[in-house]
Amino acid sequence: MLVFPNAKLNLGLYVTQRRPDGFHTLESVFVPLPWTDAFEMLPAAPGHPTSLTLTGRPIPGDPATNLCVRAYELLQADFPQLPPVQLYLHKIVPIGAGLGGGSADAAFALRAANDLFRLSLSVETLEGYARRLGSDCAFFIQNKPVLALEKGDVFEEISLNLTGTACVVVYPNLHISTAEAYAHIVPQLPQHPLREALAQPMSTWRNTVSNYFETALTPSHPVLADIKQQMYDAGATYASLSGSGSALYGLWEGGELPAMKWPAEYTVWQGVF
Ligand SMILES: C[C@](O)(CO)[C@H](O)COP(=O)(O)OP(=O)(O)OC[C@H]1O[C@@H](n2ccc(N)nc2=O)[C@H](O)[C@@H]1O
Ligand SMILES: Nc1ncnc2c1ncn2[C@@H]1O[C@H](COP(=O)(O)OP(=O)(O)OP(=O)(O)O)[C@@H](O)[C@H]1O
Repeated sequence: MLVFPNAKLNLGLYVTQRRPDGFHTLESVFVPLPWTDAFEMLPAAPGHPTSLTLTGRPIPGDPATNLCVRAYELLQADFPQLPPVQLYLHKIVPIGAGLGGGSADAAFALRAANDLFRLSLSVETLEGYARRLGSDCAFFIQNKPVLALEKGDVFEEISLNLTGTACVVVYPNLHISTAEAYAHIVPQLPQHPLREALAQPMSTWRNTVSNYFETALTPSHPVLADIKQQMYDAGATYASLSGSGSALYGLWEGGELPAMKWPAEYTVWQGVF
């Protein structure tokens, strides 16, 4: 079974409280971004254990602890009938970018196992497994725009239509660890509640929708402000850091992609929603 785990963008991201377990509550709108890895799951040849073959962008860490392996093992612990599998992951989405790439791989591994081995698990059950793998992971089970609350793993419906909006995502080749980024944040409630702010025209978002990580990280990484300014100079309707960075995105409401040049070491995705 071949699937294409996509990235996500955060429209607004407010860290509102520190929780007793060390995690934080947040308020953010998650949007699927059609920038994808490729992931395949097949039953292993008889007598062979579960294996993972990695190609594309290098992933730090032991492949045995890769999130897609951990996702499959989590299911195997509850469904012993699941056989060893051969996994292939071609990594394209930048890592440490705030694009949720690893979380998407894990969620798509759960979904692929559910479909391939006909486990008939409900969306709620799959989201439960996903939550155990990472805060961003549950979003990718339903993979539609939502208002995310609590640890970013509890969702409310939101009506948001970006169809026809042009989008450029720029990863300045700067790995920002999520845990380290959270350590820089002082939690506080947003000035403009996100649901109401996003219901207004996109041209107003620049003044009402923000990402606390951007404010916290920009002093030590001025390149983030430079990229955002370049997007506004190129006529973006709205631009922001995604998640805990370091990727930034710009949105052009008219649907026309801007002509922009970026340094060769940056990774850039562009498309129209
Ligand atoms: C910044 C976001 O991408 C916004 O969508 C997410 O909150 C990050 O989610 P994630 O990468 O899935 O994060 P996890 O793997 O669950 O946690 C990594 C680390 O980030 C911090 N963390 C994460 C989520 C959260 N709600 N509060 C936190 O404080 C914790 O220090 C945790 O040890
Ligand atoms: N399939 C995977 N893809 C990417 N990273 C993975 C994967 N499996 C495990 N990891 C580990 O997760 C780390 C990346 O997590 P991190 O939260 O820093 O980045 P991110 O997923 O891009 O960010 P975010 O979740 O905030 O959008 C990597 O250093 C890597 O060790």
